[in-house]
Amino acid sequence: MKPAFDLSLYLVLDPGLCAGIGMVDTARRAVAGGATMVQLRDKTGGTAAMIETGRALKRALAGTGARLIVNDDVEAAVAISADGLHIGQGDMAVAEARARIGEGMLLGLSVESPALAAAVDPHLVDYIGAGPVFATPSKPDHKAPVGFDGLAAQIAASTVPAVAIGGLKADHVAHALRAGARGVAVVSAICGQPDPEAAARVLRAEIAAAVP
Ligand SMILES: Cc1ncc(COP(=O)(O)OP(=O)(O)O)c(N)n1
Ligand SMILES: Cc1nc(C(=O)O)sc1CCOP(=O)(O)O
Ligand SMILES: [Mg+2]
Repeated sequence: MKPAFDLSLYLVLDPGLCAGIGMVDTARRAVAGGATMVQLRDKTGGTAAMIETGRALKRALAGTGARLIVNDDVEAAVAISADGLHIGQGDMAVAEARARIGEGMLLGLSVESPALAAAVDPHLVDYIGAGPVFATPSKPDHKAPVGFDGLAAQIAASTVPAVAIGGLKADHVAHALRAGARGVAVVSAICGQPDPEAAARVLRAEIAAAVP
């Protein structure tokens, strides 16, 4: 059975930005501060490294209720029995990803336009990463920023829950939720912050204030 999931505060890890205390400790502290999902995103190391870090993350998150998602690497996601896989439009076919991970894992898909959001198959995809809301140095190859109106249009076009991504900080949380997002996905608002737990708490407080 697929794990239940809560998109409200979704941490996307970056090995460079997390270099100070490392990805595992960053994730542990962010979850202590209220992060509900953690994505292992590492474009540098290859599958073996993803599996090693993924296993350490899985141990660190065990019993917390936070979900562990693997970015791009379906082999690593399956090897560590992650809670889910996140792919982009160019990574692999959605049907192939679903076939490889099976029915028991979550599948997230990036969308960058209302047309792509409308094309998402809710039988195959559990959530969308919608954006980018703003330009961000955390993903130099990001698509054109869409702002909050563009975010709302993407979300309105889709039938699956959405998490907003791209340049989001605590001040943006209320806008993103008002646009229809179930939560915010962030890299630099937590990774590389001197105190990732405190950074997550600030985001969490904005979510609590925005949710009626
Ligand atoms: C939650 C979330 N949303 C969007 C993305 C971006 O995925 P993708 O377009 O495949 O780009 P890369 O992350 O692989 O560079 C994401 N990772 N997570
Ligand atoms: C991983 C990722 N995906 C994006 C997309 O638009 O699909 S933007 C992004 C990076 C977000 O980093 P930050 O919170 O530091 O801006
Ligand atoms: Mg990808």
